[in-house]
Amino acid sequence: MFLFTMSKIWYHLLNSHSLMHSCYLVCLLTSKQSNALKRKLQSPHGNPPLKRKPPVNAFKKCATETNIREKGSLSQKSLPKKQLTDNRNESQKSKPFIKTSSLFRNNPDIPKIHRKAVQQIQESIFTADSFSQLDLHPHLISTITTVLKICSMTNVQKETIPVLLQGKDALVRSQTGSGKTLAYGIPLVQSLQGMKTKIKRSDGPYALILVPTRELAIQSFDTIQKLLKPFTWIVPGVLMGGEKRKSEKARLRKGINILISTPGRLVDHIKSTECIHFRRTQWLIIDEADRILDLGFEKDVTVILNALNAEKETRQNVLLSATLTEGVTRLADISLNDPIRISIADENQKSLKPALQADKEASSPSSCMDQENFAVPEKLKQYVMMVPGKLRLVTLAAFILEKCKFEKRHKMIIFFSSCEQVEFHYDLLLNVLSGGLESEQPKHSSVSSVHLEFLRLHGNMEQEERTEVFQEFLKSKTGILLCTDVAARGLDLPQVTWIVQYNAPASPAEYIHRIGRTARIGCHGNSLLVLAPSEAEYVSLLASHKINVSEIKMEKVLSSLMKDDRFKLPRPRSKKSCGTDPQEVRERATVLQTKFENYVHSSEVTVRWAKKGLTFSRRPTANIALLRSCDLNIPVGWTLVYPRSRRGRKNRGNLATSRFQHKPGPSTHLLQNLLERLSRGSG
Ligand SMILES: Nc1ncnc2c1ncn2[C@@H]1O[C@H](COP(=O)(O)OP(=O)(O)OP(=O)(O)O)[C@@H](O)[C@H]1O
Repeated sequence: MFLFTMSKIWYHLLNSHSLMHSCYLVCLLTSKQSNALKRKLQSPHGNPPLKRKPPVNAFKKCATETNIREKGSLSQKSLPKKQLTDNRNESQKSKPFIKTSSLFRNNPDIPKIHRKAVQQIQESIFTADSFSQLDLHPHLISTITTVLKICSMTNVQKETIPVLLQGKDALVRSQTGSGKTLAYGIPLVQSLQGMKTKIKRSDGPYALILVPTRELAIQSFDTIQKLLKPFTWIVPGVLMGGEKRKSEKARLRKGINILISTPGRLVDHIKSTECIHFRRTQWLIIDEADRILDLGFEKDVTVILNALNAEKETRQNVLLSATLTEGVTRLADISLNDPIRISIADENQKSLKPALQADKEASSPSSCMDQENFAVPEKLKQYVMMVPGKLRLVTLAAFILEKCKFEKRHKMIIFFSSCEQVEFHYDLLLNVLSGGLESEQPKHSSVSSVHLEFLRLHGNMEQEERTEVFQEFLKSKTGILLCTDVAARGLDLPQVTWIVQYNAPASPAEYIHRIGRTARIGCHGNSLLVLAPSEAEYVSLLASHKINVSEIKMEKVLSSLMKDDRFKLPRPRSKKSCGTDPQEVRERATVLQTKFENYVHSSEVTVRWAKKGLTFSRRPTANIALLRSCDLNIPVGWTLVYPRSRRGRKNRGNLATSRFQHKPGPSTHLLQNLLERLSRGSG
């Protein structure tokens, strides 16, 4: 009964057409057969090892484990002997029950995309002006040219640096990858190095830079550190979650003059570290300001502002993002003082506006112009692909193979909507696609021996591993990074050529940030958004924000499988495979799907991972995207659940998601029920 049920789950889970039903199936299982099933699923490992720490190059090791796993003895080296035998028996018994989903039957029709042709907003990035035109310290200029190897200013730098050098507050918006870090970093360093009384380390923070994620904190620290090369007496430092508080306290005690931090960790220190103070803090910079609100950090930002104000009232404040959404206006109100608003896309308008004028505009509908129409990098090609639920996995795999194996030289980031999804897909793709099956390759295979390198990054990983992965992907020229939105903001990962969004993002602003990880600073790049047929409306939603996407046909992507003979169905000799015969493409897709299913069924651990990765998780943000991927005729913007911060606080600041309209559809009662449970955190 258990085995039969498991194969049923698989069938349902992969059939996103009925993903909602599968979730109910899972719920049903957990309630009706909970005891028996729970006992069976209880692994000695506990939960899927999200917080494990394999070497970064784990793919190599894992790839070789594939053969072992396929024989039914998955990573059980550490299991007690009896358990090991039991598990092997389980997996052997389960094989006859595995049914490959009929991938190409009963799928919803793929609707024609009704796309309004829109004129995308584009910003020119570079100016012909050099940094030497600014009144900067000569050592700072030479650092910019020799260490950073930068000659001319970008538009946002040209507009922002003089404003900040005058000591004014600013609200800065310019497209992703346009050089905002230096736009605030250069004037900050210029002003601190030129202070009448030379800064001493023990003075404590003169500047505070708040960023939403740990990786961005590390990256911003790195840039500031480079700028400070000639000014060694100014000490930068990072505080972020995941690091040891004790060592951070020690560094604070020694003194940090430019403090880069994630909001949560800074609040921890404000509450518990005696030596932290802001007596001399003259700068507050909030990078990715809208994201900081999205993550529910608004309360933290208030605590930080109060702490700053309590010790020193006057300060220069800067808010920056590629998408300054409505919520930021509120943050600007409480943190900025008579700010200059700099919006680079506003070429037809005056780009520098006095705050008074900007405020007036903010209350008029036309203010939405620069708030809601987002600039897209000029050399970025954006694509969308409609894929019925059952075919999503094989199509994603075919796309990865095409780009990273057959075309080679691609560096790809794939966004998923939850940590569990990242873990599950990482394990699955690594084991099924990444060389694990090389032994099955026919001798004269058309497949090259290119090895696929998978990495993953999400918030449930240990900080040490997160940093290692980030650094490895940063330096590599190729590879595939599977991640959550933890990598969507601000990260400057060179040479990324493809961004894939396997789940639609929670808002158009998030779409912009995700695709902004490629085509940076004038480079070329591509992005692919994978949608379910029921999500076709998402294309119009993007168009309403002046974002154009072209369609890639799923069939074309699947035909890449013809290049990989590992997925060839054994045929009678007379019948040769010919070109892109649709029937053979389908067969190969089914073979690949079967390999995925076999892998998942190879042990109870993998089954459990699959359940975790494919069913609703407790994270409302993940659930939003999963709900969208169900084929339930849910209008796209059906996002009434407020994301919660990691500490479980309700995020009232996320206007981006609450703005969507709720239009009840046929399955509204089911969804309502689920959403209510999710928003109560009982997911
Ligand atoms: N003037 C310049 N000339 C050439 N390259 C530059 C210049 N200024 C910055 N860069 C480079 O451009 C890249 C992107 O810069 P940065 O990360 O600051 O962009 P951003 O606007 O903050 O992007 P996002 O909105 O995604 O955070 C970095 O690699 C940076 O070194």
